[in-house]
Amino acid sequence: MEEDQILARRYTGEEDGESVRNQSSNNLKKLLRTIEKRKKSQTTNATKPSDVDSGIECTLDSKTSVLDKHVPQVIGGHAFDKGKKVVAVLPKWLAEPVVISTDLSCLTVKAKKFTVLDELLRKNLKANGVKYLFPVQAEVIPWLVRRNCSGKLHKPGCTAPRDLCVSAPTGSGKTLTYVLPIVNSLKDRLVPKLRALIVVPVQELALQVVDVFRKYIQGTKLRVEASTGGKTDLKAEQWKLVRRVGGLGEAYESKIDILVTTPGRLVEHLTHTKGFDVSNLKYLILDEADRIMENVQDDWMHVLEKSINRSDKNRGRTASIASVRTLRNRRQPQKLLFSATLSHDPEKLKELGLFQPILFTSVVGSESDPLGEIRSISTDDYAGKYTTPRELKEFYVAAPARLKPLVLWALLVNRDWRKILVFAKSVEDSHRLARLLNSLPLSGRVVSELSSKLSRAEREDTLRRFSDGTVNVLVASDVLARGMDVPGVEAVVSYDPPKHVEGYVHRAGRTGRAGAEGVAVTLLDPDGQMETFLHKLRSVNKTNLEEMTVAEEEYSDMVGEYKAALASLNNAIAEETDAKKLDLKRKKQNCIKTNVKSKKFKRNFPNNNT
Ligand SMILES: Nc1ncnc2c1ncn2[C@@H]1O[C@H](COP(=O)(O)OP(=O)(O)OP(=O)(O)O)[C@@H](O)[C@H]1O
Repeated sequence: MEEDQILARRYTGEEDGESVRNQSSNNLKKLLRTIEKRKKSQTTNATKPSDVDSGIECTLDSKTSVLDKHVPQVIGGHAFDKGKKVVAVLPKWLAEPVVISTDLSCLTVKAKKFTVLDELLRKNLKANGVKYLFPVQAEVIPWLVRRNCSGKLHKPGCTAPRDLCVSAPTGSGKTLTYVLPIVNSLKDRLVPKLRALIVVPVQELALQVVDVFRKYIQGTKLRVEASTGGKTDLKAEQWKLVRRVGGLGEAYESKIDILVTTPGRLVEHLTHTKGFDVSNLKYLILDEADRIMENVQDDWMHVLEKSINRSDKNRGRTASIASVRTLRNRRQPQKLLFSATLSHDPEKLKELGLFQPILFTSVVGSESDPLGEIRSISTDDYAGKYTTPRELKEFYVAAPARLKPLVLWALLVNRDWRKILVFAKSVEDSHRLARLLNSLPLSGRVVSELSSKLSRAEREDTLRRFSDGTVNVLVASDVLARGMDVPGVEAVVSYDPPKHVEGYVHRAGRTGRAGAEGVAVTLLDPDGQMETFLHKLRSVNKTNLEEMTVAEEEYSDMVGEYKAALASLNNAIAEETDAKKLDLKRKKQNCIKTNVKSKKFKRNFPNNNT
C-alpha cells in the first residue's frame, strides 16, 4: 500500500489531490457545455435540407445519446470537415518551467558574495578565476543547496528532494551547476561513502568532469574517481573504488565519495565489483541526459535501481519485519538531468521515474529580454526547441559533394581561424579527411585526428595537443561532439551534416562557449541535402543560419594540387587496408596455433588444472 502510494506520487508534477479533483470537475463541466452546444447546433442543422436530402430521419429529442446524434451527420453532413489540430498538453511541471537567461555578457551575481555556497567553495571559485556566476548557476544552485525552498519551488509535505531537469545552451556552465552544490553538501562528511554518481555518455567527458570536481574539492577530504571502461582494466578500477576491511565475513568500504562513469562501466561495477555499494547515493546526475536516456532501454538505470533497493534490504536486517517502514524510508537518490537538448517528451522522461520534478530551461527568442523581465512564455518557446549560445554565429556553405574537400581546404586557409574542429560522419571518413588535409599545405596549420578507434592514451594526447594549440585542426567523429570543453575553439566545421538536430546543436556548441565568440559552418550539398537539413532545423525554430559563400576563385588554382593529393591518398589508404588485413591474418594464425597447443597440452596432461 505504502509502496503504491510512493509510486503513485512519482511524476505527478505539482498536482495534488485537490487540484486533480478540481481539474476533473472542470473537465466534466467543459464536456457538458460542449455537449449542450452540439445539441443546439444539431437542432439547427436537423432542419437543414442536406439532412432531409440524406433521407435519414433526424429526431433530436433530449434522450438521444451524443453518439446517436452524430450518426446522421456522417452522411452528407459536416462531419468530413477537417478536425482541429491536436495540441499536446504537457504535464504541469513541463508546462511551467523556471526560465533561465542565456545572456552571458551581463553577469550580476558575484562569486565572492554568493553566500549560498560555503566560503571554501567561494575561495575555490576565485582560485579558478570565476568572478561571476553564469545565469544557470545563479538560478539552479540556490535551489539545490537549500533543497526545500519556499514558494513555488517548495512542495508542501514533501520530505524527499525533488528531481530536477536543466535545459540550457552548450557552454553555459552546466557542469559547475551540479559540481558546486554536490561538493558543498558533501564536504563535511565523516567517512567516505559513494554519495554522488555522475553518468556521462563518453570516456573523455568523464575525465573532463572529474578534472572539474578535483578543482573544487580542494580543501576537503572528498575523493573523486572516473570509471570509464574502454581498455581500462576493470580490476585496476575496482582497486581504486573499494577496499576490503578486516573482520568477520566479507566487508568492504568505499574509497571514494563521487564517481563519474559511463553507463556500461557502471553496470559492470554493479554486477562484478564486490563491495560497490550504492545504498548511500544522495545524488544521481545524468549529464547529457537525452543521450543517456537513449541507453535507458539498455537498462542500466534499472540495474542501478535494483542495486539501490537490494542494498537497502541488506542494510535493514529487520527489513522483512518492518518492510513498510523500510519502503517508506527508502532513499532513492535525487536525480539531476542536464543537457543542451533535453527532451521535453513526457513519455521519455517517464522512463526515468522522476520524483516531483522541476524544469529549469532557457527559451528560444528571449534575445531582448533581460533576466527577470521575460515575457510570458508558452511551451512553444522551449518544448522541442533548442537554444544555442548568443555568441555563436551559424552558417552553411553550399558545396557539391565532389567539391567538398576543396571547399574545406579553402575555408581552412582563407579564414583567420587557428583552432578548428572538423566533424565528419564516421570514423573512416574522419581518418581519410585527416590524411588528406595532412598532405595539403595549410599555411602552417597542424592537422590531427581523434576517433574512437584510437587508444585512450592516444586520444588524451591528441586532445591535450589540440587544447594547448600544438594541433590547429582536429578532425573528429561525433565522439567529441558532446560536452567536450576545449578552450578557444574558434570554428567548428561540419564536413557532413549531422543526422539529427540535436547532433548539430552539440557539434556547433564546441565553439562560442562561456561567452566567447565562435563560428559554426556546415557544408551542405545543394543537391537534396541542403533543403532537407535546413528544413530539419526550421522544424525546431532554428532559422538563424546564414549562407557563407566560398567563391570558386578561392579554390580554382588549388585543383591540381588537390587531385595529386587525392591520388596519393587513395594509394596510402589501399596500403593501409592491406597492412591491416595482413595483421588480422597473423593474429588469427597465432590464435589457432595457441589453441592447437593448448589442446595438445590438455590431451597429454588431462588432469592438469593449469
Ligand atoms: N561562472 C563562470 N565563469 C567563467 N567561466 C565559467 C563559469 N562557469 C563555467 N565556466 C566555463 O565555461 C565553460 C563551459 O562550461 P561547461 O562545460 O560546464 O558548459 P556546459 O553548459 O556543460 O556545455 P555543454 O552543454 O557543451 O556540455 C568551461 O570552460 C567552464 O570552465
